[in-house]
Amino acid sequence: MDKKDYRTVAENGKAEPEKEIPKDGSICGFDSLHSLLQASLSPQIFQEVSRLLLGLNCGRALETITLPEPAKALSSKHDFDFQAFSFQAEKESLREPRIVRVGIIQNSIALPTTTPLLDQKSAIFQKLTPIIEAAGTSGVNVLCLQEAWMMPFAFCTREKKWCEFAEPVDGESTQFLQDFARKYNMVIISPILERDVKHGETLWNTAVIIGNHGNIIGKHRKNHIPRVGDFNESTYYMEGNTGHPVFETAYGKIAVNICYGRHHPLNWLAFGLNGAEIVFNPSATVGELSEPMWPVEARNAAIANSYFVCSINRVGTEIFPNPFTSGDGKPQHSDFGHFYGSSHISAPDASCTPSLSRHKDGLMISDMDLNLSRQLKDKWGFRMTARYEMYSDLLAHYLKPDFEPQVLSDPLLHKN
Ligand SMILES: NC(=O)NCCC(=O)O
Repeated sequence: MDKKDYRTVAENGKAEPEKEIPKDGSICGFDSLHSLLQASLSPQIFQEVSRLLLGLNCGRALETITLPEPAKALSSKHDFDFQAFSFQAEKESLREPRIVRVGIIQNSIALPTTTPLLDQKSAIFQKLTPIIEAAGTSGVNVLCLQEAWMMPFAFCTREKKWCEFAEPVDGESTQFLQDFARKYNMVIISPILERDVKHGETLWNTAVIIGNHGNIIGKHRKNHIPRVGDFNESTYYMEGNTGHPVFETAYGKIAVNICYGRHHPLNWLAFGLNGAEIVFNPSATVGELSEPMWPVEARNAAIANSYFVCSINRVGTEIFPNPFTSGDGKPQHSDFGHFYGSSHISAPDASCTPSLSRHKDGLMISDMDLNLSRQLKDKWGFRMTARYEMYSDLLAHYLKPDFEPQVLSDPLLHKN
């Protein structure tokens, strides 16, 4: 795709000729909306557009972090997007800053879905190794991978053979990551398809929280399962039974809201009520379905709950051997569509990083001063003004079989 071609159209302001949507998942040949805007606008206008799109952190645009050369070399050699930013908080008189370095990884699968399952999994491990190494050598404290990172996102197919990818919480994916956790003193969040062997081999969509000593701190199971489009996930695993746990780690209190849970404001709220300072949202979602929602929901959750949100999405198009349909009238097809990456981090003060690439693997690193969370609670008072008792009463009432919605009709409406 010719980038210059698109810029010329924007500059002369003429009606755009019909262009083919790039098949590589790029945005008119650019990695992200941010890079498209940067290349298309004058520096002054770009600065103003960025301010409006990404907000300001403590009154300033987000600063970038200089990354270590060996980590940068890994990104060049293995061709993954590598970006790093720093969220500041105001200086306080009675508390030291609490700065945590967080990393999030997005990636495509490594081998076609027709190759033996074992090879597919090993190839993903191999592909992720340099990206995790880059995070480790950059001093990341808490690292999170994408939803079901150890397999293709085969839940569209409804074929049961993909269940073979499921692993116990202490299975080989956890063991693979435990080595990195120990090597780099890093907490790692590992979202997997879980097989609970002790409970009749049941399957769950689970995030395993590995402590910075390589220990397993705990797990959280996805609360809300999509039943939309090709997301036929309820064929594979059950609604989570772990509530809304917050994990107190060496680097702060973290929680995981897995993918579709991001459409549920009460899910976000519950992690906040339990004291989360950073909530990770490992996801797998496609452009046609959710792209306009993606930059909005996580950012809104960060604002409403006064915590940081780290949004992670897979990349690429995964093609499956047998075509499928999903009862939506669409012709049979063999892929979900394009997983659009675009991972990013949102802060409680409404500032946000630019997104990682829409079509390439990537590692986003961000320093965040967790003091910002309480500073925003003090400033906006969302917790204090929340009127939880009012909503608790409404919900209790709503759950009763004799619930009647509180609607006052205009009497004139029904007069005739
Ligand atoms: N993995 C998953 O829950 N995807 C659902 C689609 C979406 O929430 O955008």
